[in-house]
Amino acid sequence: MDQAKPRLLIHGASGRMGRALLRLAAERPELQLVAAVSRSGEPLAEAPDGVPVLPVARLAEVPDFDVAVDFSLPEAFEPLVAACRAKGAALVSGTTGLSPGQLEALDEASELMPVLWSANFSVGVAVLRVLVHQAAAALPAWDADIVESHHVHKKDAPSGTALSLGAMVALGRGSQPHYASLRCGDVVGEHLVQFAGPGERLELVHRATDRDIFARGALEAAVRLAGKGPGRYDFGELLLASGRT
Ligand SMILES: NC(=O)C1=CN([C@@H]2O[C@H](COP(=O)(O)OP(=O)(O)OC[C@H]3O[C@@H](n4cnc5c(N)ncnc54)[C@H](OP(=O)(O)O)[C@@H]3O)[C@@H](O)[C@H]2O)C=CC1
Ligand SMILES: O=C(O)C1=N[C@H](C(=O)O)C[C@H](O)C1
Repeated sequence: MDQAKPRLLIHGASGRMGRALLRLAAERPELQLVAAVSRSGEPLAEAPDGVPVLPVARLAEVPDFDVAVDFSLPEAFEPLVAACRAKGAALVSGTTGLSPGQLEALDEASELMPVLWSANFSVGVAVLRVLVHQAAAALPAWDADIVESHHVHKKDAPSGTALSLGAMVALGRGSQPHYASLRCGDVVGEHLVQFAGPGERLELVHRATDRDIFARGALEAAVRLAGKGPGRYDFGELLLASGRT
């Protein structure tokens, strides 16, 4: 094993995102994939030879790792944070639908380890958040609505991205938008933020057409987060600060 490279754990490996991560981790020679975890631990065709796939019940037995990339479900949250703490590892998580208590627990964990949670790991949404903040500040009296569409398998609503865009609206104008959620077909993820005033409407839209963008964004975050000190890190700041996307 090459100990100079941050050792990567993929958590939620059997899911839509987990399988994309397993496939795309090979694009990041800066990282060394050492293990994958899913609920069942059943073998995965996407896992490279020699990389064990463990069931979550055996999470305590995973080999040492430096950074975990997690796309799973809220019920998997506590054991994963505990495992990262035990290993002294960084956590990159894109799991949505976390409870307010679980989000607070991320703050607490970040006193001991680097933590980056983001509802959306696409470059476009990182920029959209900035634009929504600006538009909301400029249009405080207009109606604000967020419409999100996702595939039928998605469990949480509104989406994490919709809620994070809503937080930008609230930051810009002091009031929350209204939300609408559609679950249809195999839509990867679409978010429309609409400001409506008398006689006109401003629409800001992001459409994801390939979930590989989220996997690549999370792996980029893992590369940038590994080796940093404890703290809460923001995907947009980490990504856009360098001016390189
Ligand atoms: N932030 C972002 O950019 C994005 C976030 N997401 C979010 O990522 C999450 C995963 O999405 P997706 O891949 O589509 O979901 P899937 O349902 O396809 O995958 C979920 C994964 O979590 C595992 N899992 C479920 N329950 C547990 C548990 N109790 N303990 C351990 N592992 C568990 C599943 O294992 P098993 O198969 O064995 O049940 C599976 O590997 C969602 O919250 C989604 O909203 C998705 C895309 C982008
Ligand atoms: O579950 C998904 O698929 C997605 N979830 C994230 C969310 O809840 O915002 C991000 C993306 O839209 C895909």
